[in-house]
Amino acid sequence: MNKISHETMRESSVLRWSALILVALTMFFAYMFVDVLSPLQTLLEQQKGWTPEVYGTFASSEYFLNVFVFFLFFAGIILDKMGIRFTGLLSCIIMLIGAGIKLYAISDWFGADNALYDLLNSFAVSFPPAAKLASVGFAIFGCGIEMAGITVSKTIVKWFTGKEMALAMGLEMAIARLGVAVVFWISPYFANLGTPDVVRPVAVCCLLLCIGFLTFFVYTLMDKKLDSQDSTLSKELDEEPEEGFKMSDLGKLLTNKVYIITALLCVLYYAAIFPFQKFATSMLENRLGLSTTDASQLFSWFPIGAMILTPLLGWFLDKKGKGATMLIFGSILVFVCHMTFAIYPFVEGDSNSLLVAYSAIIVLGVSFSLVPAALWPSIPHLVDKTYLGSAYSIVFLIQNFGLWLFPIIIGVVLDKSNPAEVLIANNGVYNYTPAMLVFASCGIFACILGLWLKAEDKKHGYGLEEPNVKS
Ligand SMILES: C[C@H](N)C(=O)N[C@@H](CCCCN)C(=O)O
Repeated sequence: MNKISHETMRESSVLRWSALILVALTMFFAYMFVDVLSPLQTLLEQQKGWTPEVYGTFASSEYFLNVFVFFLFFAGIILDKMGIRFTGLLSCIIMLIGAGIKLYAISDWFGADNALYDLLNSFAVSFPPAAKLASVGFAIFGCGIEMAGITVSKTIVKWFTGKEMALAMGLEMAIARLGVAVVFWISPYFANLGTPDVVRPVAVCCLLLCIGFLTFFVYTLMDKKLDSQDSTLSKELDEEPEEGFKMSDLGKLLTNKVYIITALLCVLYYAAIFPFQKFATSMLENRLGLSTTDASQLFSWFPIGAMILTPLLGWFLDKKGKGATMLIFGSILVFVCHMTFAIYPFVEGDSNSLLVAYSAIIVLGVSFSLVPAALWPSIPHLVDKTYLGSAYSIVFLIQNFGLWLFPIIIGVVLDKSNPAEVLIANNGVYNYTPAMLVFASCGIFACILGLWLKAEDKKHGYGLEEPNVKS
């Protein structure tokens, strides 16, 4: 009788973790690109005339096609039908196209006497043509990065199920957070290398995206080998091939109460994070009277904190569980941070004020470790793995709606709460309190959903509070 070998590449920890590092690097460079302009809001306003409202609309454009053209919905189906290699490479190409358009839009090559410029200048004139085209590019890029995000999640489940899955997801997110921290340092640096210019950092991040494409390409070679090992093993064990995704699975997802609660928690929680990230540098400049570089560096402790803690909390979840509890605590902490920035009487140049600001940013970093470390590994507990890609994509879709809406809301709140005459009276310093109260309210609602999720888990035993690693 033939001896059946149960060993595949995923049983080798070196290969498993190498696969993770390769896909995580793709996300590292992608996350750098997402936030390359975030520390430069003030420079964009001074150089390009992008008001907070224009900037907010531009920031939200990243999610526009995902939400309104349902791109993420199709991305999930493509992922479940076409697999990880095809979807991952496609997502990288889409990111590169979108990034290229955004770079062109803000460059000097795109200016008056260009037919496209004139066309974009012929309507909604308060929204500069460069911002319009940059938004188009960012929206295309957004399709790519979100598609890459669900692909990477499915990749991790593929290699780490029954192993260190939460740790792996935590590490992947930690590497992405490092990308954000790095860009909050290098973006103002490149922008101020010589005459201040927003184009330089964007060009650098476009080049880095190409490296991300290459690392994913190398990963596809490993993925192909693993698939062939898996199919040989299934034949040897005489297993039925897995059924693929069916349209009826969507109905199952959308009527799965606990999955929907998780998706709503996700949208509210992330609405208080990523949109805040777009305004944080400017908020710190205005609330504490800091320079762009100092504000940006202060804020970078948020992704750094999240980067350190997310893998540790992922490890904790693998070993001890308590996922639903982590979601609740994370939501409370996001509320605490945003309330601090909303109501604390910060004084320019005061060391106590700086201490409070640093503490609030660290608290936000802790929160942003607790929730992502627990949220993403909880999805495989709630749905069947044949439509896991779609399950991730629908959560992303709902979340993207919030990520699209909130920068616009915050931009409008900022403009309305700072009318021109008040702004002049305040020497151009923006009042951020109403905007921060909007962010804080998201934390409260997310916390309520976390409590509901925990109660449902207790009633039906989804295993959200259980460890992932089965000993
Ligand atoms: C914005 C994006 N849709 C998102 O939710 N990103 C998550 C990570 C999702 C899991 C990736 N494997 C984040 O916390 O950055």
